[in-house]
Amino acid sequence: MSFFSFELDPALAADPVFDLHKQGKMEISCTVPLSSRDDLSLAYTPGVARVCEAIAESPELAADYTWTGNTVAVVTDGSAVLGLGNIGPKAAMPVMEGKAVLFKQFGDVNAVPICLDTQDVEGIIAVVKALGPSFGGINLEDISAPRCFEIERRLDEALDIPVFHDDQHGTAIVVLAALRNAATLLNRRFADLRVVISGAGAAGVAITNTLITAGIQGANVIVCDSQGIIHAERPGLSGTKITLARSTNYSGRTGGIKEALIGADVLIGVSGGQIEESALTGMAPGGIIFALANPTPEVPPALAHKYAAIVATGRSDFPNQINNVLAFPGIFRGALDARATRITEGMKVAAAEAIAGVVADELRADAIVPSALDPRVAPAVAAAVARAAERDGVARLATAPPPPAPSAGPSVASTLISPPEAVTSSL
Ligand SMILES: NC(=O)c1ccc[n+]([C@@H]2O[C@H](COP(=O)([O-])OP(=O)(O)OC[C@H]3O[C@@H](n4cnc5c(N)ncnc54)[C@H](O)[C@@H]3O)[C@@H](O)[C@H]2O)c1
Ligand SMILES: O=C(O)C[C@H](O)C(=O)O
Repeated sequence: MSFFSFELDPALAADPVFDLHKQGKMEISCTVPLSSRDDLSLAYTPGVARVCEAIAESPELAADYTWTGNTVAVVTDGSAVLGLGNIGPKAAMPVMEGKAVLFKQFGDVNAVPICLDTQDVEGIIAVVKALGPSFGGINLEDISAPRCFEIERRLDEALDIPVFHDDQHGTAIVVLAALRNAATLLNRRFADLRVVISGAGAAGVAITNTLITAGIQGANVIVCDSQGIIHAERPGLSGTKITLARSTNYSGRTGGIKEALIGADVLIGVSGGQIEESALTGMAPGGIIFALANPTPEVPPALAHKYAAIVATGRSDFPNQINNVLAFPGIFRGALDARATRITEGMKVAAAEAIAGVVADELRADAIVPSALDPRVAPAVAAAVARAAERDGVARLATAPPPPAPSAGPSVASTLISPPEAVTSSL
């Protein structure tokens, strides 16, 4: 063993995944020439000072004359990493780097992974607020519930750039898209589906709210956490779970996941726990199981197929991958293109519709959502999100194609909507 580097266990060293992760998965590259004195004078001093002064005078220019307009922070505290739980900020970095490269690959968005050494709500809010000027958006990642709800809400209020907790909304958007397509394929009325959600954390709460907003009846939704079914009479409920108890399970069903699943058409697993086969036997026949925990689904897909007509997981190595990668690159692409101040409910719904729409004419039981590699997804989501931002009045730029004009002009215009004073200054 050397003094300076840690020797990896030989069994791990033989694993190709470690080889791929050596030195991480990303780097920063330069986009301007830097080979002559003239280059240096333009890119660095003295030229750069003129740009600094212009931005100091007109801060809106930063989005055009620095990389911030196309750059987001991917911020975690390492408290709910995949289904691995609270493994801390250093161990979270491989996932955050992974998110960052997915942002680049699918959305052409620069993303900087940031792993914070604090799990204190006020500490996280203060740091991310202070980082705001360096970014065009903030993607919160793998921060556990219930802290994630307050962190997102307060940052959304404090910053004039989009703040999006991916594990809540990215997941809920993709689940909504998948469930709509699954219902269509099974010839079931979406609004009549009886749904059980296992996991009442970031993903579970957002999925519940999104499905109810999209038309599933609260009476037909049951949410379970590690203590079993959430119902209004359950002692010790607090915060979000009180709200969940009010908005779901009107009949007040009690018990565990087995009791919850009696007669259910849909099981959505976002708990990281495991669900026994005996619990699945009471499900209505021909239903839907989305076992989304990563890396180990709550129900192994082979078993899920015994009890459901449509099965999905969060993994890349099974069909029907329900993963927020279908959402976040396009959502931020669209939000940055529109230079949106925030991400609205309308933008989220538009993203779900766009994802579902990509495969609407080619639905199969093993293809209810597009593949994560489908090049149509991110552009479709981005366009829908940018349009929704404009509709919802949060866009600072109009990105929609202008109506055809007799004279030649740019085919896709970026038109300033309500020009902040800053943009009137010349540069
Ligand atoms: N596929 C995807 O796109 C996707 C997206 C988000 C989350 N997830 C998965 O969902 C899981 C939860 O993620 P999160 O961000 O919501 O985490 P979280 O820590 O915020 O929430 C986890 C919740 O699960 C509950 N729980 C734990 N064990 C349980 C059990 N045995 N039965 C029922 N509930 C149980 C906890 O009480 C908590 O409410 C993880 O496994 C994650 O990998 C998948
Ligand atoms: O991180 C992902 O892409 C998956 C999801 O957010 C998860 O927590 O499992």
